[in-house]
Amino acid sequence: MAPISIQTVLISESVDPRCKAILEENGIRVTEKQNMKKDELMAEIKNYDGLVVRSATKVTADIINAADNLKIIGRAGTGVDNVDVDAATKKGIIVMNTPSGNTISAAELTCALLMSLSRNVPQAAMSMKQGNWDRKKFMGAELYGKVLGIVGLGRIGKEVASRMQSFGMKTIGYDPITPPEVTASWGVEQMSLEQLWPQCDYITVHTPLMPSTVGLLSDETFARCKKGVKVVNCARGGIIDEEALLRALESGQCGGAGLDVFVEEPPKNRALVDHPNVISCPHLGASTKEAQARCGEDIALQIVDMVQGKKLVGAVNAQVLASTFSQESHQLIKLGEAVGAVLQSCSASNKPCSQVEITTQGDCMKSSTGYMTSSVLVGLLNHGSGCCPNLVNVLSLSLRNLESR
Ligand SMILES: NC(=O)C1=CN([C@@H]2O[C@H](COP(=O)(O)OP(=O)(O)OC[C@H]3O[C@@H](n4cnc5c(N)ncnc54)[C@H](O)[C@@H]3O)[C@@H](O)[C@H]2O)C=CC1
Ligand SMILES: O=C(O)C(=O)COP(=O)(O)O
Repeated sequence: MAPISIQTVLISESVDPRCKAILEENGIRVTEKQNMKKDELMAEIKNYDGLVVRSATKVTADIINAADNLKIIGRAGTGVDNVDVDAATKKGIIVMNTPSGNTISAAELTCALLMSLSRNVPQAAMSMKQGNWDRKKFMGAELYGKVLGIVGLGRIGKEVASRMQSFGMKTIGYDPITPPEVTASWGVEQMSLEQLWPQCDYITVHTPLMPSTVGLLSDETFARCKKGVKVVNCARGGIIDEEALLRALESGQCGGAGLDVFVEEPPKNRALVDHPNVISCPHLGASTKEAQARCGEDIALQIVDMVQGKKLVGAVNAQVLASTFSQESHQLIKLGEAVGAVLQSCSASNKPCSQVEITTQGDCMKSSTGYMTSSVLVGLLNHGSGCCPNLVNVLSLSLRNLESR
C-alpha cells in the first residue's frame, strides 16, 4: 500500500498530552481545539488529515462528508458509536480505536458502583456533609454470597468478574460470542438471558451499543428479574432502557442503579440522576490518569506506525489494510491497480463491469487474496467513475455501483 500521508491532526477533546507530543515528535502538526459546535468542526475539519476524539465529539456523516482531506479518525478509547463508521468507510477514511487502554479503569469504576449500591456510600457521604449522623437510614447488604449477572463477557466484563469474585459474589453471565468454556475458566457460568434474569441480585452490562443491545434491560426483562435487583451501566446509555429503569425504580422492582453513561450526555432529563436510589457519574469510566495515558499514547503510536508503513493496529473498518504493510504487497497492489485499469480501458462499452473474477496462484499469493481483489477494483473504478476509490472504501463503492445499475 502506498504510505498514508498524515501531516496535520486535529485533537478535538481532552486527550493525554503524550498523544500530541508523540505525533509532533514524528513530524505531524497537531492542533488542539475542544468544545467545538458542529458547524465549527465542519469548517475546521477540512484542514486536517487526521482527527483524534474521545466520546464527546459526534463524528457524524455531515462532518465526515465535509472532511475533504481526512484519512484517519483515531478514537482514544474503546467505543466508536460516536463515529459514523459506515460514512467514514464510504469516504475511504480509516477508523481506529485503542480498545484495551481503559479496560481496567472501566472495570474498577463498575466495581466501585456495585459496592456503592450495596452500602449507599454516596448517599451517606452526602448526608454527613449536611451535618447528619444517620446510621439507620443507610443500612446496606453484603455482596458476599450474592449473584452478579454480567451481560457482555469481553475485556471489561472479564475484569469485573474476577474483582467481584474476590468479594465472594457468584458470577454468571451471557455473551453470544465468548465461548462458555472460556468464561468458565474465569469463573463465570454462562446461560441464556431468560435463565439469567431471575437469578441475579446485581446485573452489570458490558456490551457495545448496537441494535441487538439497545434496551437489553427493558420493562419486559425487568419484570423477569428478582424484585429489588440492582443494576449498573458503565457501558453505553440505552443498553438499559432509561424510561423502563425509572419505572422499575419507582415500583421497587429495581432497588438501585449505578449509571456512568446516558443516552444523552449530559442528560437533559434529570429524572434518573435525581432519583434517590440512583448513583451516577458523568461518564468517568475511562477518566483515570493511567487509562488516559495509555489511550493517548496508543492512538498516537498506532497513527505513527501506520504513517511509517510499519503496521496497522486497531482499525475497526479497514482490516484489509492490515496485510498490506510488506514490500511485496506494495508491488502486488500496484499490479492489481494496473490490472483493474487495463480492464477498465478494455471494456468496449465503457460501462462498469457487473462481475470481476480475480484468480491468483502460488503460495506467495495466499496472504494477498483480500487486498488483490480490492486493488483490482481500485484500478477499475479509478478512471472516470467520479469517486475516489481506495482500499478502505472500494468494496462498498463497488456494491453501490452495482446497486445503482
Ligand atoms: N464508561 C466508560 O467510560 C467506558 C465504557 N466502555 C464501554 O464498555 C463496553 C464494553 O467494552 P469492552 O469490554 O472493552 O468491549 P469488548 O468488545 O471487549 O466486549 C464486549 C462484549 O459484548 C459482547 N456482546 C455483543 N453483543 C452482545 C449481546 N447482545 N449480549 C451480550 N453480550 C454481547 C461481545 O461478544 C463482547 O464479548 C463498550 O460499550 C465500551 O464502549 C469502555 C471503556 C470505558
Ligand atoms: O472508551 C470508551 O468506550 C469510553 O466510553 C470512554 O469514553 P471517554 O474517552 O472517557 O470519552
